[in-house]
Amino acid sequence: MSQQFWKPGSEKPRILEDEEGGVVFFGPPLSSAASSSSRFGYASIGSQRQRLPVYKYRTAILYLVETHATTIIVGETGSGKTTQIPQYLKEAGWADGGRVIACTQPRRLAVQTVASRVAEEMDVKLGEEVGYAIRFEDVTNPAATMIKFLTDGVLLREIMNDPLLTKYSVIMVDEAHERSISTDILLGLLKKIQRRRPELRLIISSATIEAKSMSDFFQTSKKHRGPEDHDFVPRKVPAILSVEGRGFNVHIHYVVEPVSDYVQATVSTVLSIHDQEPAGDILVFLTGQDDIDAAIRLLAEEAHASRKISSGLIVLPLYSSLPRADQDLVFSPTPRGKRKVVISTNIAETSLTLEGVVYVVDSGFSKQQFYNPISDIENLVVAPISKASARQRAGRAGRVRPGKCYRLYTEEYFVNEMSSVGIPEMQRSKLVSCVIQLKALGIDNILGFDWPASPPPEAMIRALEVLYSLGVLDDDAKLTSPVGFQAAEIPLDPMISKMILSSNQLGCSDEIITIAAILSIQSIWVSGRGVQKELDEAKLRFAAAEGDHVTFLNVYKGFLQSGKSSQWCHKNYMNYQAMKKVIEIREQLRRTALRLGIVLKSCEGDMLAVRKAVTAGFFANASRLEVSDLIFHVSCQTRSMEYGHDIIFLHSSRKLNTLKQ
Ligand SMILES: Nc1ncnc2c1ncn2[C@@H]1O[C@H](COP(=O)(O)OP(=O)(O)OP(=O)(O)O)[C@@H](O)[C@H]1O
Repeated sequence: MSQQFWKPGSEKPRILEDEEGGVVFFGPPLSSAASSSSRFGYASIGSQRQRLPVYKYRTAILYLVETHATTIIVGETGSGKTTQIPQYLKEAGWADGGRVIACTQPRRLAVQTVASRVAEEMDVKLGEEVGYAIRFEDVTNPAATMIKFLTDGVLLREIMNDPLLTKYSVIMVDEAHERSISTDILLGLLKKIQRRRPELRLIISSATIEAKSMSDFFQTSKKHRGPEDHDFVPRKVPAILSVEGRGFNVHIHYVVEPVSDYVQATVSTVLSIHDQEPAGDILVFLTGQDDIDAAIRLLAEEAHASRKISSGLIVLPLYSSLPRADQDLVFSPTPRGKRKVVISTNIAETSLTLEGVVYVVDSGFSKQQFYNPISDIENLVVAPISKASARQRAGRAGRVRPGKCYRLYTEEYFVNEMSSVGIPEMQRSKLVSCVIQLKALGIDNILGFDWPASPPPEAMIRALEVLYSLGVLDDDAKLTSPVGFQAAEIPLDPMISKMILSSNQLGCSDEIITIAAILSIQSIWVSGRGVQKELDEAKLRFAAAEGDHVTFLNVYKGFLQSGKSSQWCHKNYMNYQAMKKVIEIREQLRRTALRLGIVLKSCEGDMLAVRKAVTAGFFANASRLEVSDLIFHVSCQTRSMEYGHDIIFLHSSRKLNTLKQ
């Protein structure tokens, strides 16, 4: 294949070192663009692009991509990897002849915002030359799209229809340090695809990736190095490029003493920034919707108590279950004389540029999934973040001007105790969704699959058992027909998919799709902090003796009857944004179900049918109600259940906990 970019004899990149094992490092070429440190005031998009640190490496990047099957690019946050590299590739001809350059992101919001930015930089309409695809939303034009941003999950689904991803010439797996399950499956599959399609080029990029271990993963064979050095046959040994330089400085501040209540500490820090620091928006990282709601309420109380300090603050939440229109608010320009405070989960941690943000407040925590394959229990717990995450968070400042990052943990903790990188999601999650996806992709020997980091065998075996008992896998661990194939097509947890499929025969698909939509979001209730009593009372108004699933149906019905009113939600301690999202997801599920031949049908109040459908999906979670006095004594008012060999306790918010024996 011949590309029209780096030409021997023209400005050849400077090779600093040819490392053992063939890893090539490049230094900045001798001729370089203007330093980015002089970037103040307003510049045209074209000159802004040229001032990004990655611009100095344009030739080196194109050279490496041309000559290596895989290139690993490590560069500071904000250096221009995500927005610039796909454009360089396009300019160099990698999208000629109908081919497409793909760039994956772990999160939907990042996909959408980066695609918009690149379309703006290229001065094209989003959805034409530059497009994006996320679950349930495809904004591309197959006849015109040359650069496509997509979540790694969507690219995995594309492999189901096009196993060799033939339309892509280059696939850039961005923010690979996040190591989501989808990223890890994708990396394993891309390695396989590369063997069949030597012309495919991969770029693995991040600010905080362990480049050497990623390189080892992609290093297939050191044999045949001689012939590879010939023209246009890519070397199989991955190249590593380190992009030096960052946009603007971010000054890091640490607390002197550890904080005991990070939500309160966040609110105090925001108020003191607002009181003492010059103009500039604030981005706060908390763990989840409940923390965010609590912080917003605390800020509102402070605003009420001291008009002077908090006047001029516009406080906005940001989390994944927030409807898109509300997420968009965080990107809108801040009115003159005001200061925006965006309080976010780690959805804003990577790839996002919020133009006005000068200050970042990092709580040091995020919500993370932890799975115990022995008890088969998955917990979403608030856990300390890694140094890689902390760097990404700080990197949300300093993108368009210098910034400051306030870390709510001590420097000593950061240096000595914080882990360098997070545990890959694969190693701390339930793997049922992952296994069904691999099976649907035709990977039969999943235990022998080439993972960047192997999943625990117990978790794999547990996932196979669950899928077999759901009737999704047969005796040979192959997808069953039609249930297995249909379940694989529904982009939800296989237990929820099975519940939807069963509802078809049970005549309650209308109700079950509502329950599935509510189960897909974190919580429909507002956070209980400070309002637990009122929240419990509100829940009681909808409570159904059959448990939470039927309670959800009552909530949904009430919301519809109120005319989808925000006041109604407010009065009932329900999260209005979450309810709007439920409506959105429900509609998407309705369309998917229709495609699978499931027509929505209501059981008209026959809750036995609904409970049967829920049980068809979730029977593996069945537990026996424990009536021993001892257990009641130990757990005070909390109802306990026997689950396998374990005793589990029902959360006080669960309806079943309040039922009579
Ligand atoms: N939507 C936007 N509005 C204004 N400037 C932007 C926008 N998106 C990107 N930029 C500018 O382009 C720079 C490079 O962004 P890009 O996302 O390509 O960097 P990156 O190296 O991929 O960073 P990260 O590792 O944090 O994702 C930003 O620092 C910012 O100056």
